[in-house]
Amino acid sequence: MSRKYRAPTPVPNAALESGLIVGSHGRHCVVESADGSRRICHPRGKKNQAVVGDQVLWLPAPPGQGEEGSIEQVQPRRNLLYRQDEIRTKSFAANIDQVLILIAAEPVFSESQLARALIAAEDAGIAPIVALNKSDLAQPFAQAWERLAAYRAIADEAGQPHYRVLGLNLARPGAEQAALLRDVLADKATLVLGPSGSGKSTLINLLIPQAQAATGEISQALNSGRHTTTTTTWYWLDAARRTALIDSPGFQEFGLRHIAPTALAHHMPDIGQHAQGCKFYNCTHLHEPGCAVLAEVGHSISAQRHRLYAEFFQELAAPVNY
Ligand SMILES: Nc1nc2c(ncn2[C@@H]2O[C@H](COP(=O)(O)OP(=O)(O)OP(=O)(O)O)[C@@H](O)[C@H]2O)c(=O)[nH]1
Ligand SMILES: [Zn+2]
Repeated sequence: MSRKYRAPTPVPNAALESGLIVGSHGRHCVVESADGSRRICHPRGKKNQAVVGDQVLWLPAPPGQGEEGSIEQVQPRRNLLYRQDEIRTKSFAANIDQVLILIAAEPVFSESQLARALIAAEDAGIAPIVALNKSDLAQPFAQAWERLAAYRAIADEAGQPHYRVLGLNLARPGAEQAALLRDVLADKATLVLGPSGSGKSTLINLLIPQAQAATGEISQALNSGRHTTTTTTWYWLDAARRTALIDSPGFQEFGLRHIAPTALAHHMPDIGQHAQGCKFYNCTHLHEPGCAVLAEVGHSISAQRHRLYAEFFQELAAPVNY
């Protein structure tokens, strides 16, 4: 049974308050005020669909109508991220500074999934960090690290690595690793993304031991009587509320469908770097004569990376079947 709820009738001239969306359960949101207090708010109308990370203007319920508020306006976003399943693409987080893509030595990660996450982050203008967990599993870790060679090698014009790639051992995090994680995450809002088994829960529990308790109460209130358990949560890591981790359980893949196929090369820097040299300005880098990208395949562009490019290009160019 789903909760039927209507936003409370606005009180004339009531003062709008600003807040941050720190939890989202379907259309119902948890809004945090500057003083740290939290309450459930409901969007007024379809237009005000807020996602975690949104800055909003909200109205408290009129006297006698309970504690829950209404979201009146979503402030302009710096960026918006989409998640995707077979049926649809849906926005789920906004105003994120970076994405931590957590993969592991075991289970063996999908390079396609990794490449997609990097493209989506690039498209949204969000810095991605790739973290390979389970460095204690020496042999599989070495193999997985090798599979990341193409990603570690991508550099900008100044020779700086384009992607930050880290090795982690979240099961036994030493002092050095704790310092590294603190440094990577400090003063930023980081969305954690990773396939099942990579160590996402281990990471969240390590960094936010109180995670369960902090969100339990409001989450319970929101989820009572609801089928959906997909909830995105914004956790503060520090008392000053400057460093945040965003967890979206079950989130394994970004949506790419909103990206134009012609923008793809631009979002795969090892490929895009060469696109300027193509004979045709609208080269797809798939089969054209005089293609500077194809000329590099097997040299500075790995054959596997070009295969992924071709696969994504076809996918994005295909008509969408609903
Ligand atoms: N060997 C080793 N195992 C680890 C490490 N980090 C996590 N694990 C284990 O890997 C398994 C999966 O970790 P989780 O944190 O549950 O992974 P998850 O990504 O949350 O997976 P789901 O719950 O399926 O989404 C658990 O058995 C962890 O104890 C590590 O650094 N080394
Ligand atoms: Zn080309």
